[in-house]
Amino acid sequence: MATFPRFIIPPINQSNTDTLRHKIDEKTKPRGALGQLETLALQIGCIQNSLTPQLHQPTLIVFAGDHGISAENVSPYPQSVTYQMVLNFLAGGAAINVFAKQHQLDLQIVDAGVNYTFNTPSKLINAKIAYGTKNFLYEPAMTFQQCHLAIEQGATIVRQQHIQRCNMIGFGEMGIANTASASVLMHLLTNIPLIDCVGRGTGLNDAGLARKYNVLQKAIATQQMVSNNPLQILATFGGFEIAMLVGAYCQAAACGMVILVDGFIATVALLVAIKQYPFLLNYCIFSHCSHEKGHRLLLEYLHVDPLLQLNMRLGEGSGAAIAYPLLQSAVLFLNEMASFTEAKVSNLI
Ligand SMILES: O=C(O)c1ccc[n+]([C@@H]2O[C@H](COP(=O)([O-])O)[C@@H](O)[C@H]2O)c1
Ligand SMILES: Cc1cc2nc[nH]c2cc1C
Repeated sequence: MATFPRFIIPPINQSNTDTLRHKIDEKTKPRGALGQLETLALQIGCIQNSLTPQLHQPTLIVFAGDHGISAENVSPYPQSVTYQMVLNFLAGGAAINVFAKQHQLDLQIVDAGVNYTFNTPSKLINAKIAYGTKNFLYEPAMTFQQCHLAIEQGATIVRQQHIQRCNMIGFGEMGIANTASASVLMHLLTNIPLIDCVGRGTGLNDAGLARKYNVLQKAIATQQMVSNNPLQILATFGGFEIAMLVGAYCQAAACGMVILVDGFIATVALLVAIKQYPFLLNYCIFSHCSHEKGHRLLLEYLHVDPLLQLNMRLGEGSGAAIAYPLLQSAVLFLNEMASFTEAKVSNLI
């Protein structure tokens, strides 16, 4: 039977909540005037169990993998774009390179299961499980062993970052057709109707969207998924990059890191992990609401407020990267703003 790898993810320590709230309220501003930045400061302080939280070695990890379901034309782009974009990441030419550089985020690229043999040596982290998943219209995307291994690999990669003093981590993904996979996972794990979980991905037209929906409906019927075991659902319909993200989230929370969540696929991977470890949600900050159809509903399902709404639908960690400065602002105001007493400003009457 499919058992989920074990992580110890405690609820975040709430013992400092009142003191943090008081510290925030004592800053020289009308009470609550920094809005969601105040919620962020409180959450980061609680995750780090500190009144003076710090963000060290902020890092983004992009996991890439290919999907057998791409053979069913569920994406307007060919599968080869996955490896070509990995090469683009390595060459520094993608959006995530530009934004990571802008905000001085360390960027790591992982081959979780791309259908291509990359030249070694390179900066690419090689964690390849296989040359893409199987086509889940006909058979499970991966074996339980592969799924397990991918989760463990994701965890190992995060553990290495933690050893290097990273305490703020964001995750991205790259994989042609992975919105198809993510839509099915979302549907099966939330019971939200499939039609509301399936979107245009990289830009399907109406006919393409209808085809994608029909393929996914047929795949769900064929695989006869009766269990609600998250590992079984992940192995049947997931991707290697999605499974690695699952392990990465679990390990990041187990290490007490601040986790920055990207778009639709990244949030679906988090959903898988949260089904197993519900306290994981407390460690997560939601960067943005993607334009991909299911994302808003998924964020509502999780009862979370994303920081940004820019109609982005790129993935590759881009939303996490551009939201990062808001985390910096939250930590900075908490640590550096004067209090009413320090600045001799009159407080509430
Ligand atoms: O993150 C998102 O919200 C998002 C929404 C739509 C597409 N994507 C990216 O586009 C690819 C998947 O789209 P598709 O159409 O090939 O399934 C994959 O590489 C994702 O990173 C990402
Ligand atoms: C060009 C391209 C870049 C991407 N980055 C993440 N997903 C992507 C999908 C495509 C098609």
